[in-house]
Amino acid sequence: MGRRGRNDNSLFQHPRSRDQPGGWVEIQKQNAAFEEYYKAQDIVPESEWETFFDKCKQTLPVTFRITGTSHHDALQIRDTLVNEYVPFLKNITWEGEEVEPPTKLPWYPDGLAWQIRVGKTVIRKSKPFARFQRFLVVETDVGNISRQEAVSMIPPLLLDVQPHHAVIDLCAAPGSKTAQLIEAVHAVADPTGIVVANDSDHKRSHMLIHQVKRLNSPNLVVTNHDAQLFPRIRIADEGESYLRYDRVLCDVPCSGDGTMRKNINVWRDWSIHNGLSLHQTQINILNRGLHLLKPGGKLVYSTCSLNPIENEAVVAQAIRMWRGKVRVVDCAELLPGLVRRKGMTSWKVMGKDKQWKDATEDGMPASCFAQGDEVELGVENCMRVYPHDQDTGGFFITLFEKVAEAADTAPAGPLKRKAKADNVLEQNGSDKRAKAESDASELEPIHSEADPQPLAPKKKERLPRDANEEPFKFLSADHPTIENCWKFYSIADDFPRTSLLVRNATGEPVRTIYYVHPQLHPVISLNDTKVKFIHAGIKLFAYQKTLEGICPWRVQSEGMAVLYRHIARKAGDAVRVVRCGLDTLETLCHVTFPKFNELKDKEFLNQLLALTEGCVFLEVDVGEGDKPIVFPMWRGRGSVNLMLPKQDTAELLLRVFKIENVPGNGNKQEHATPAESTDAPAETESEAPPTAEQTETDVAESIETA
Ligand SMILES: C[S@@+](CC[C@H](N)C(=O)[O-])C[C@H]1O[C@@H](n2cnc3c(N)ncnc32)[C@H](O)[C@@H]1O
Repeated sequence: MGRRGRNDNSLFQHPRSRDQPGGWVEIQKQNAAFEEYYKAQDIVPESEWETFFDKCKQTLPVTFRITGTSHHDALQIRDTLVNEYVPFLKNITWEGEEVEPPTKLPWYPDGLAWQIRVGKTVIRKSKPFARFQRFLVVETDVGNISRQEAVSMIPPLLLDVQPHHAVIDLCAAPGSKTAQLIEAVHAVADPTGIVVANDSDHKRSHMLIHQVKRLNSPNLVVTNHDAQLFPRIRIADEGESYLRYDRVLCDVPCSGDGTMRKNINVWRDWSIHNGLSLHQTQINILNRGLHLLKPGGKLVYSTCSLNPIENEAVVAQAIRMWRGKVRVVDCAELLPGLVRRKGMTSWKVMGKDKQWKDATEDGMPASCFAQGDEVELGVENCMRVYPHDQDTGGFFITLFEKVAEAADTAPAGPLKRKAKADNVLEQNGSDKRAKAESDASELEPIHSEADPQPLAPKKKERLPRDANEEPFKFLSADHPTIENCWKFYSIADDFPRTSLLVRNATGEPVRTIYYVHPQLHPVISLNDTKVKFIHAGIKLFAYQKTLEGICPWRVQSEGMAVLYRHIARKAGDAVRVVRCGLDTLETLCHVTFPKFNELKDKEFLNQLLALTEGCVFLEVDVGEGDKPIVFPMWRGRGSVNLMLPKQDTAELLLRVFKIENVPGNGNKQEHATPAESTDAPAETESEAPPTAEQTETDVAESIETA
């Protein structure tokens, strides 16, 4: 019996949460067509078939990553896990059986990815596991831990993203790999790199935004295009200067049959049609990615499918199209500890009529077939990851390097309208959904006659901008509102004030002021009529009417780190920074709006009294040699309030003060909620909540597009 579309998520659920009723369906873990197809493909030696196939039917272990744009913080969470939880999870037996403690994924850098194989009953009934579950839930709630399939963590690692890189993730939703790319760019403070995350599905793009928002990256922009036609992005006012990327991720839509261990629907729904119908879209997306890539840049093509038609056949076709200009990198030395197989250099092709085909038969595109040049093309350097090798899902990854610029393939080069292809495979559902606002003729490169041509995705009508998507408008650096905020918060002149923007047609600050990294300024301002941007920037300030007369622009927690870096600390300035120790922080976590006369730390009180009402930056000393932790705080008329979401407060209490409470329920004594208090601004965000509910990252890598 399996529950449709749900996985065993018990380790990450609040202990009291209940499953929604309904939805039970019986799905048998067998599919004769799947078995026949993959046996005939020899994807594993005959002697391994039983082991492979048995593993495919077993439930996948839970895996998670310690996340965040601060590597330092991630290492601290890892150390908490390693020192305060894992030792208590060893040598536990349950009903006579030894329970396996969590283990590190050996190939993931810095011990930041983990795997757990443990049943629900143990978690509920064994105290150390119940305590461990609370830790996971609390850290997941604040985004410090993310559940993600082990194999899905591989592509971003192979890209080796650096903080100065321009990166594009062409099929990004719901964003588990985008999160890794953003984290890599933020390996240093204030990096100059940017991440463009794109998905053709509008709803899923909003899931992506929700998922990566917690990383608070001003270097991220989210777009909503068909990746096959991803538009060129102009980056200079004059001339033909377009953005080229150091790193490209093509984690393409696929049949997803490698996810059969968590998506049991694969067993019911698998058909040869799924992979065949995506083959051409996959070639087109990879081809577009290679166009967007800088010479010397790297691209990963990946799928969660085992099917050579979606994998090696696509890769081989791309190398033929780009012969001499791209190569497949041998990754044997990368990610030591990861068991992987070589790419296949021969395979069979089955038609939709379930008959094996031969290359001479009409109706099947030549690119589906192995053509005898696969070894020469380096297809063996592709990587296959199989479920029985290290207890994972199935996955396929190829790392490309662009070794030379093709004068005739540069996105900025001369363009011509392509001849109509006559043997177009039926395009998949996601393609039907795609919004191809961009001018396709602009995107198609001139190929030499000898180059095989990619089949053209059909040009669609230009769609009107989605009415719900407000435009991004930059504010002038000397706008009176900006002047006012800068003075009130003592922000230094080195802050890039030209990178502040609003999201409304008037271009006036009404509700929220956002900040994007200056590198994104031309990306947004020069392309807003051609590129459909749906997210950019982090919130710095939100307007609050009740604060007129003070400074009505409240600092937002996602903008804290950026603003804090630029606070002017000139002697004599009424800098809005106060400092306290861990004791006071603990009080502020427990009590909402403690009155001034309730504060024990008189030095802290004096600092508050020296300031006017409004937002302040609270620096907390955590120990000698360590940088203080900084929080936004409200200095009211007679009280203070730590402006933290309740999940963050619960996390602080658990991790820093070792106080275990019911996770997610908040821990503060409710003297008054911020909204009720007459002394402070409402805590509610001025922006609408995310339009799409958060979903698990692993669901997204499913066969949704099949
Ligand atoms: C395998 S999922 C990507 C998973 C994602 N990289 C992650 O790690 O969370 C494939 C994504 O491609 C999107 N997609 C499908 N067709 C597309 C197209 N033509 N252009 C861009 N995105 C597309 C789907 O909406 C889906 O979100």
